[in-house]
Amino acid sequence: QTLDDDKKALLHFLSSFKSSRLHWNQSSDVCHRWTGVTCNENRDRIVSVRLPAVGFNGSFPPFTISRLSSLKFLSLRKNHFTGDFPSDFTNLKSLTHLYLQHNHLSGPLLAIFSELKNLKVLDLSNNGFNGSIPTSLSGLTSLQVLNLANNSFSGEITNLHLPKLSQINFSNNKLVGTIPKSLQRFQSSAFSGNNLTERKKQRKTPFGLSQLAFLLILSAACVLCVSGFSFIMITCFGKARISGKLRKRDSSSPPGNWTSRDDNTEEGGKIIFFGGRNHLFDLDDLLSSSAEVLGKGAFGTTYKVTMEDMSTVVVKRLKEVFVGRREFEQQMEIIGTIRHENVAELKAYYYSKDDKLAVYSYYSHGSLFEMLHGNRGRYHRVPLDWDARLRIATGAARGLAKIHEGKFIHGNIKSSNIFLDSQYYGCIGDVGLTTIMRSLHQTTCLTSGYHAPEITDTRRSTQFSDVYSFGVVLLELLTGKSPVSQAELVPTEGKNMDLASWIRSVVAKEWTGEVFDMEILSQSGGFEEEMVEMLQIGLACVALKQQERPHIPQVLKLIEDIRSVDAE
Ligand SMILES: Nc1ncnc2c1ncn2[C@@H]1O[C@H](COP(=O)(O)OP(=O)(O)OP(=O)(O)O)[C@@H](O)[C@H]1O
Repeated sequence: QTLDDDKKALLHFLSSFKSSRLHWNQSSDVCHRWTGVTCNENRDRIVSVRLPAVGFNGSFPPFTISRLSSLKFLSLRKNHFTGDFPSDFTNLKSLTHLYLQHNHLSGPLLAIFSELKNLKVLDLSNNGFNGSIPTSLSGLTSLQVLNLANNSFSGEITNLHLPKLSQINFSNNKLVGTIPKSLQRFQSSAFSGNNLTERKKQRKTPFGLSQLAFLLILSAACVLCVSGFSFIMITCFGKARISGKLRKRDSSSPPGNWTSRDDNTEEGGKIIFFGGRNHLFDLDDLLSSSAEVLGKGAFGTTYKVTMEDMSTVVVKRLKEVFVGRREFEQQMEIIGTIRHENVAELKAYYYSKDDKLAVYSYYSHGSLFEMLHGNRGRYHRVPLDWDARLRIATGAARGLAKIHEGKFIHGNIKSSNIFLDSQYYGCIGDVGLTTIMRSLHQTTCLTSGYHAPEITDTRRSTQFSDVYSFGVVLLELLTGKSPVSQAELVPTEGKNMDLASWIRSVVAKEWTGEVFDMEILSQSGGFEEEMVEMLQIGLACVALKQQERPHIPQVLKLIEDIRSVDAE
């Protein structure tokens, strides 16, 4: 079989749908020019077809897609497919990812699945499938993710033996009986919205002890540990710490909150840690550790500090703090309550007459700004691929949603304040600083290129203006262009434009493809569809009228709907 056979099969598939928004030019290069199609390295077979939400309507034309025998990745989610699960998909022996969620497929699942031995991800959620969940799913020995949520599956769930399965979702079906033993390791939310009965079972504890015996032993061990630890603390550190700057936790302060905050009038100030953490350092440790300047921003100088035990933190020495001690503390207290994996953690702060410090966790992968714009054009640059960009956008949207959920405003969303965690999810940094650094009547930071148009007059950030700035970050991710450097933008009709205006003008002329970063386009993957979806989200966020912008939870949902990066 050749690339030409694959091409004919796809054209045959497309010709069965009159109303789709897709157009493939028969004479153009399949591997480079066909939207949503990717070839293997030798460019002699098609390995991936991603056509989400292109308006396919009707049943699957038989023996079209199924002729692509080298296909590994198939995404046809969010279309309007009807009818049964296509039985000829058994031919797709190389398939590893199958996404058919959000269609109108129905009928029972046939026992074909055992044939798809390489399948890792199967998402058939949000369709109208019924009948029982076939036992033949056990044949999918490579399966890691199985999503059958929001269908009409009924009957009992059979014992499925899927050793590699790490995510499952059977919620919102009509399943009855109990959760079989082989699936009890998954959270109960994966089975919610069914008629399943709770199975009362004697919980086994480690070492096979009864629960009561285990609890008794555990409590005894805890009592011993706590008394031993207190004894060591009292004898070794009792005096030494009082003379230091670190205030220990006051027993009257609420658990998991702040360290004690007695009204301190010392000129030297005090470092305050968030409770529940190990206070591995005090101010002297911090100041005597080796520090490296990471940069100077609008709020002061940022240092990377490596402690004696080689742990690393970021210390911001804040300049021009406009609020008094009380407000500073209150603000920090608020920031300290925000705990989320996509929000940079504020570990401690310090306030004295001369110095105001904020201590954050350090992100060794650096900021999105560095990743996108650092070393461009140089040979040792590692380009940021589309999957990473999608993950960054997803993480950052989750972080901002968490901030907005608490009715807070960030006020300075930009790529140098978005950091990458070890898995390349974006994390929001510098939370709360805008409020401390500006007076309450001027809570904004005008970083050109990112700020919403209304802020020029109001000088006040809002959740709407945060969404605007987040939209600019999405456009930055898609184009690879820096919003702060206008030199990168092609002047249109003689006018110098900011990134958002430039993209609006290019898209209006239907040159959408022209805006995308060449670094992504040169990556084989056929992600144009996903990029166009992200572009639409970015443009919605940078709407000139603030009421027309979506709220961040909606933005997050739209980004997650492009592709669930967690599952893949
Ligand atoms: N927690 C962190 N982990 C890793 N790098 C960081 C961290 N915080 C800041 N940086 C990096 O340190 C540098 C200086 O940051 P700083 O916040 O002072 O300035 P900025 O982000 O450029 O501007 P602004 O003050 O407006 O936020 C930036 O390159 C930033 O990405």
